[in-house]
Amino acid sequence: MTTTSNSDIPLPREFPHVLVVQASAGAGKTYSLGLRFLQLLARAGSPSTGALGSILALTFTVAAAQEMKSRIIAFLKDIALETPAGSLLREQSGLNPAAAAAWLDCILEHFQRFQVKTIDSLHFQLVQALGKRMNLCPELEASFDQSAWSKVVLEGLLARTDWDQLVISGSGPEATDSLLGLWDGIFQVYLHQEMHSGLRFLPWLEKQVRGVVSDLNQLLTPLAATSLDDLRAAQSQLLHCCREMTEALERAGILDQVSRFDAADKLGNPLAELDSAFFTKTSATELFKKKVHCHPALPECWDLYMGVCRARNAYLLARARLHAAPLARLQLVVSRELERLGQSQGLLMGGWWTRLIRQHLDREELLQEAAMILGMRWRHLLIDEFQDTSREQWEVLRELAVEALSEGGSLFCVGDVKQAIYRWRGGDWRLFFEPLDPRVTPNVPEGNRMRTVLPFNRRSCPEVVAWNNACFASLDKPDAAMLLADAMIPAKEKTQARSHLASTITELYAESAQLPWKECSGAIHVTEIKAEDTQEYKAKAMLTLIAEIEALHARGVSHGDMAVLVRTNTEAGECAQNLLAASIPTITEQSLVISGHPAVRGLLALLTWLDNPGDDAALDALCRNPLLFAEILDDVPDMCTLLLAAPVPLRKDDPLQAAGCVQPGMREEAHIVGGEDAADGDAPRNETAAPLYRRLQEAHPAFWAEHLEPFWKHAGFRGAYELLLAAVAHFRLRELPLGQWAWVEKLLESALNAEAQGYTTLSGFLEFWQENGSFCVVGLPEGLAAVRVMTMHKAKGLEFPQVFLPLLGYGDKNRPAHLLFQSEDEAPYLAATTKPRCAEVTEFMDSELIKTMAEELNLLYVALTRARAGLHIFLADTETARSSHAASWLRAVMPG
Ligand SMILES: Nc1ncnc2c1ncn2[C@@H]1O[C@H](COP(=O)(O)OP(=O)(O)OP(=O)(O)O)[C@@H](O)[C@H]1O
Repeated sequence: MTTTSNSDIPLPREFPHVLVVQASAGAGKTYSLGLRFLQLLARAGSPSTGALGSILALTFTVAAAQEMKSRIIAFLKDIALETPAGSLLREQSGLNPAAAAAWLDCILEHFQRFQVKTIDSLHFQLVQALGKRMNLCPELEASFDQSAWSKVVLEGLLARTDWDQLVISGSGPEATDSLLGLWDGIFQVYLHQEMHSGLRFLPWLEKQVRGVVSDLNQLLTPLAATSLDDLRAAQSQLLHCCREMTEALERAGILDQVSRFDAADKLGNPLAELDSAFFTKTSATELFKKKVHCHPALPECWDLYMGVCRARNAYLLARARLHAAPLARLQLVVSRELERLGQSQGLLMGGWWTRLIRQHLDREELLQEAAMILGMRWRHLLIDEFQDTSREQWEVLRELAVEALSEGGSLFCVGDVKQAIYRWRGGDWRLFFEPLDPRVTPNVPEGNRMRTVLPFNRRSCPEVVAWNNACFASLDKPDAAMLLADAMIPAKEKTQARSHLASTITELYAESAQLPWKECSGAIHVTEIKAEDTQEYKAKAMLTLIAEIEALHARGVSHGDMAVLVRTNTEAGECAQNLLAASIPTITEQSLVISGHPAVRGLLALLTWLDNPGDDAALDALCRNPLLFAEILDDVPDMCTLLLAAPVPLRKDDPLQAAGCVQPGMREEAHIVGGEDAADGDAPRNETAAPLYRRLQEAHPAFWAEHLEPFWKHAGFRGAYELLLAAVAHFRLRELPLGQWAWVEKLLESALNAEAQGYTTLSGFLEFWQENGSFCVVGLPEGLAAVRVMTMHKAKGLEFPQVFLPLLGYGDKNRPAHLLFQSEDEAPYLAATTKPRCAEVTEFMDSELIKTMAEELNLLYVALTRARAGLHIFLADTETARSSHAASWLRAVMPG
């Protein structure tokens, strides 16, 4: 393998070859992937669909794939139009303007051969091609919505449960084999785990299904079974060992010579004393009183003690496995259910396709067959964000890569192990250098396996680069890494976990120093905030954030050039609310969900009311909508007064009904006033009152006639799209500023989509919206001058002139309730993490802690490297801060 350091990516001349580009943030990895695509086009010579389709570029998210496609097209345009950026690209790629224009035509004409996609969509496509071989329904449908999946799976299982067998619950083998027995066991686990947090069984169960499903993606072999008999055997072994030791101590006359403990008591009833420190001694001198340290029976007694400890550990492990046994059964049942849904209905859960391919990978030439069915001959694989690829995904990609390399192709992977932050999705940074291993890519000559480091930071000003270098570049030294590990895992007893974390950090942060490329000026601002507790800190941090944003804006920095990065979506929502309350234009991920936009809310209220005129709440929301009635706010009837007014009885000769205005498909619902809760007298009043629209119509006929009647009259005849178009015209929504119009346009597009899918009536559309509305989002409008508030995860790959990090109080996450153990020589199994824990569970939890902390550090690195010019960091003063949190980790590494 050769290692080089390059400011630009050369195209190795010899094929086949493997090139791994590793570089720190902002070094131009994504840029180089686009450039590499162009270099391969240039090498192919004149444009052809075959050459275009032989390049497969893979990214991690849909947004990144779209961004990559546009970037490649923009590169080609730049070269074709001979712009200044184009002449550099021409030099770097070897494509001349005429060739670039010809490739552009080829791509636009044969867009389906332009293979830039997510790893998931590639795997889905492969499964589609192999569907018949895998016994899947021909029409496949994919969904990533994990909570929707857990509901579908649960509903299917609950519907098939034979509840009539309730009487046998918990008794006999039928009970354990049946679904009823499964629920019984699961409920026991629930009671055991959630005793203190109240009865919220269904949400808990859904969470378990999501948990077992994510475990399932890693598992190809079924989990090992465990039973009460295993626990009984472990229990009798423990009691036996305790008895043996008691007898030996009695024989030697030293039963009362164990320091600080009544040995007879501990050994007599070990099951009641499982968490006693008596079982955690590390030497005979620690276990026994000084005066018997030279007793001849001590070695034998110590051996017996060790036996007791081993038996206790085995008992604790058996118990942990038994506690998780119903979840293991759930896993099996869920996996069968997912298989059934794929075969009978073609429903595939996000990521499940990777497992399906892996299950069939041992079949000869499976992937070649899939590629042939798809009409593809991939020869060059380009993988972005390689550090976040999961081992399962890599197993499939590796097969494709080996095939491409054996045909004289290439494999090009770019990434940064310091930015590995998707472990929860299976991402495993340790496979980053695997493509360079001769065992993995055997058909590549040694000299053609290359690793390149990009030394320059092309994103940030020299001050930001220098500050991040000062924080992170020395972490490849064991001492500096250890200091940080001390801050990250302060618990005294976790010595081993701390030193493992330190060595992981040294591996991750090797070669992280960067050279500045840009000549601009930037600054780092660190603000200390004193507060008694976290609540006070948050309040003060928000005030400081507002003040700093306002000051920056006053100095001429656009709001659109500022980003606030936080750890969670909830924090993003809170931050955005505070900024909006201070009249700072702000945009969050959530504000891109169109159902939250005031104009969309108003239009949906209109449709809801038209569909069901008795829906007073919808009419109320419509008439109070500040955007729809922006110009006549003072003339809008006071809905409060109307709602509180005495009910007007519904007339039989309701003129609207008489005029035939209640159309088929519209639901006229009478209002029942009183009902069973009526206070007066014995019988409920059951008086029927007119709905709100009737009162509005009678009290404000002019408003009714102008703003509501035009829709009302046509509601029964028109679908949602037509009604929305009429409303857009009536309320002059086209006059909304460009940034705001995007939301309305998206709603119109949704209504058209719904009609195309057969939801042609108004009620049909509302039903469609109920299911899909929360996923309907607009893209970030270009040039919108608003502060972006987003999570650090979402900020990955992005850059902003000014970045604020106001809430660095987050720390280690909650412990999982169960763990999946996998090893080469044993069948995998689940174990609960409740205390007291056996050594296996403790070790596993420590290794998880190390991985979690390393990933949290990476997330902080991602956040600190997004700024082009200004980085604004808020830190709680040391006394108020929790012992281990992002701010304290930063303090351990930052300069000064
Ligand atoms: N060779 C280059 N010539 C000109 N500009 C470049 C070059 N490489 C990168 N850039 C610019 O530098 C910035 C950072 O590049 P890019 O996003 O590709 O970095 P990255 O390594 O993928 O960053 P991160 O790991 O943080 O996502 C972008 O604005 C990009 O356009």
